[in-house]
Amino acid sequence: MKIFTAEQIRDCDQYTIKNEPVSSMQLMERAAEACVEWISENCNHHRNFAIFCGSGNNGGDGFAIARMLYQKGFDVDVFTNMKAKFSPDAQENFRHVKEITGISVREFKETSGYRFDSRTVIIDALFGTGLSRSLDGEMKDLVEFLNLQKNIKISIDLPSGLMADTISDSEIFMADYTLTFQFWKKSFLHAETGKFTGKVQVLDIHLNQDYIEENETRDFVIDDEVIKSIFKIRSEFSHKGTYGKVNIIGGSYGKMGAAVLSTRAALKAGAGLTFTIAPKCGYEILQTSDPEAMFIEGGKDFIESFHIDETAVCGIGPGLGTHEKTAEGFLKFLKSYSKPLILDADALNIIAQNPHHLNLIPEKSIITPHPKEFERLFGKTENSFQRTVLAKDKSRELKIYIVLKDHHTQIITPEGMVFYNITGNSGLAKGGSGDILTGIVTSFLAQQYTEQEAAILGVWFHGRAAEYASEKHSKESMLPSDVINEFGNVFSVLNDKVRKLL
Ligand SMILES: NC(=O)C1=CN([C@@H]2O[C@H](COP(=O)(O)OP(=O)(O)OC[C@H]3O[C@@H](n4cnc5c(N)ncnc54)[C@H](O)[C@@H]3O)[C@@H](O)[C@H]2O)[C@@H](O)CC1
Ligand SMILES: Nc1ncnc2c1ncn2[C@@H]1O[C@H](COP(=O)(O)OP(=O)(O)O)[C@@H](O)[C@H]1O
Ligand SMILES: [K+]
Repeated sequence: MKIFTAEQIRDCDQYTIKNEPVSSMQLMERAAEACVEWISENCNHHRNFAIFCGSGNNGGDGFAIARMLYQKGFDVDVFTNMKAKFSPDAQENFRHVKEITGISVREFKETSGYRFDSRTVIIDALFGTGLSRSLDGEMKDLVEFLNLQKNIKISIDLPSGLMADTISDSEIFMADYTLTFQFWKKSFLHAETGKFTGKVQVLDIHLNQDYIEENETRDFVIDDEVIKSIFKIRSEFSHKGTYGKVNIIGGSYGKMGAAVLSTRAALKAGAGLTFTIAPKCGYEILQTSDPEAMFIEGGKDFIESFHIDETAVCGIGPGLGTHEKTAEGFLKFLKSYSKPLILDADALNIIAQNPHHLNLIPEKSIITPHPKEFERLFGKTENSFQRTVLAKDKSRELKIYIVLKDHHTQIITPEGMVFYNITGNSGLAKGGSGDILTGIVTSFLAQQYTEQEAAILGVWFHGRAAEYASEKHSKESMLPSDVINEFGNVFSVLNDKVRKLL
C-alpha cells in the first residue's frame, strides 16, 4: 500500500470528487458510514458516545458519525465550538445534528462539567489531515483534559494534534483506536508519533484508484498485496539445489544459542542445504539442536577463519562476538568477497569500529541493524524520522539494503524506497528475535528471491509468525523458538493466499 502525504491525500479526495464523480458531502457520508459500521461491529459494551467535532471536514465526519450512531440507537452527545467558522460540509452536517432533538449539542467549554461515565466512548473528530500547526489555547486544553479521562478513545482519521507526515511537539490526543481513511499515514509508523494512534484500522472509502496508481511515492506499507506479489509456491519438480545453500556464520563461547536459532530459522524457512560455520565449542550444541544442518569449524571458542563456499548465501553475525581475531578474519574476508551478504549483530559492530569498513560491505548486501547498531554504524539522529532519512542516504551511497529494525521495521532500498512492516508485536522484544530474522532473510535470499524481496518477505514473515506465537503463548511468554515453530502456519496461509483455486 502506498503511503501518501497529507497534501497527496487532499488531492486524492479532490480527484475522486471530480472524477468519480461524487459530491464532497457524499464522500464525507461514505467516510462516516465506514466508521459507524466499524464502531457498531466492534463496540459491544458501550452505548454512549461523546463526540468532539472541530470546524473542518474532520469535524464534519464527527457530526455525520453522531447522526448515524444516534440513528442506530446509541446515546450521543456532541461537543463543538458553535460560533466557529465551519467548512461548508461540516456546517451542513452540523445543521443536521442540530435538527435531531435526541442529540445534545454542547460547547467545548462545557466538557469539564460533563460526566464521563465508564460506558462512554470519546470520539475525537477535532482535526485530521488539515492540521497545520501545533494545538494551542482552547484546543490544547481540551485535548489535555480528554487525555486524562480513562474512557475508551477513538480518533477519526488521525489523533488530533498529530501531523500525517512529520513529528511535531503539539499536544496530541491519545487514542486507543484510530479509524483512518484509505491509507496508512507515515506518522503512525514511527515510534515518537505512532504511540498516539492505538490500534490502527484502515477503512476503505473507495478513493479513486487511477489517482492512487498514477501518483508516485517512495513510502509503502507491506500489506497482503505486496506479499502476494512476492511469494512463490514451491515447485514439485524441484530438489534441494533449487532452494539454495545457506551459510550461517556466528556463535562464540556463551553465545551459541544465537547461531542455533538463526540456523533453525534458515532451515524452517525452506532453504535447500544449510551449513553453520561456528567455533568448535559449539559443535555438539549445534549438531544436537539442529541435526538437519551441517557444521563447519571456524575456530575454537570464537570464529577466526571465514572460509566460505562461494555458492552459498551467507548470513553473518548472530552471536559472533567481536574478539580481535574474529574481527581480523571477518574484515579480511570482506576485502575478498563481492557477493551480497546478510549482516547482523556483531558483524555490524565490527564494521562500526571504523567508518572506512563500511565501504567493504558488498553491494546489494542486506544489513539488519536495530536502532543502537544503526547509530554505531552511521551516527546519532535527532529522531526516528531523521534516522530514516539518514538510512536512505546510506542505502543509496553504499548501494545496500538497510533493514532498520523497530516496532515497524523499515526496509530501505538503494533506490530510496521505504517499505514499512506492520506485522509483529512486542513479544519479539527479546534476545534471539533478531537472530531468527537473519536466518529467515538468508534462507529466502538462497531460495532465489531478490535482495529486496527476501528482505520484505522475511521481515513480514518474521512478524506474522510472532503474531501466531503470541496468540498461543502470550507476548510475555513466547520465545523466539515459539516463533520458529509457527513458520509452518505462516507458510500454510501464504500458500492459500496465492494458490489458484478451482
Ligand atoms: N472531502 C474530503 O476531502 C474528505 C475529507 N475527510 C475528512 O476531512 C479531514 C480533513 O479536513 P480539513 O482539510 O477540513 O482539515 P481538518 O478537519 O483537519 O481541520 C482543519 C481546519 O483547522 C484549522 N487548523 C489547522 N491547524 C489548526 C490548529 N492547530 N488550531 C486550530 N485550527 C487549526 C485549519 O485552518 C482548518 O480550518 C480528513 O482528515 C478527514 O477526516 C473525510 O470526510 C473524507 C472526505
Ligand atoms: N515491540 C516490538 N514490536 C515489533 N517487533 C519487535 C519489537 N521489539 C523487537 N521487535 C523485532 O524483534 C527483532 C529484534 O532484533 P534484535 O534487537 O537484533 O534482537 P536480538 O539481537 O537480541 O536477537 C527485530 O526484528 C525487531 O523488529
Ligand atoms: K481526529
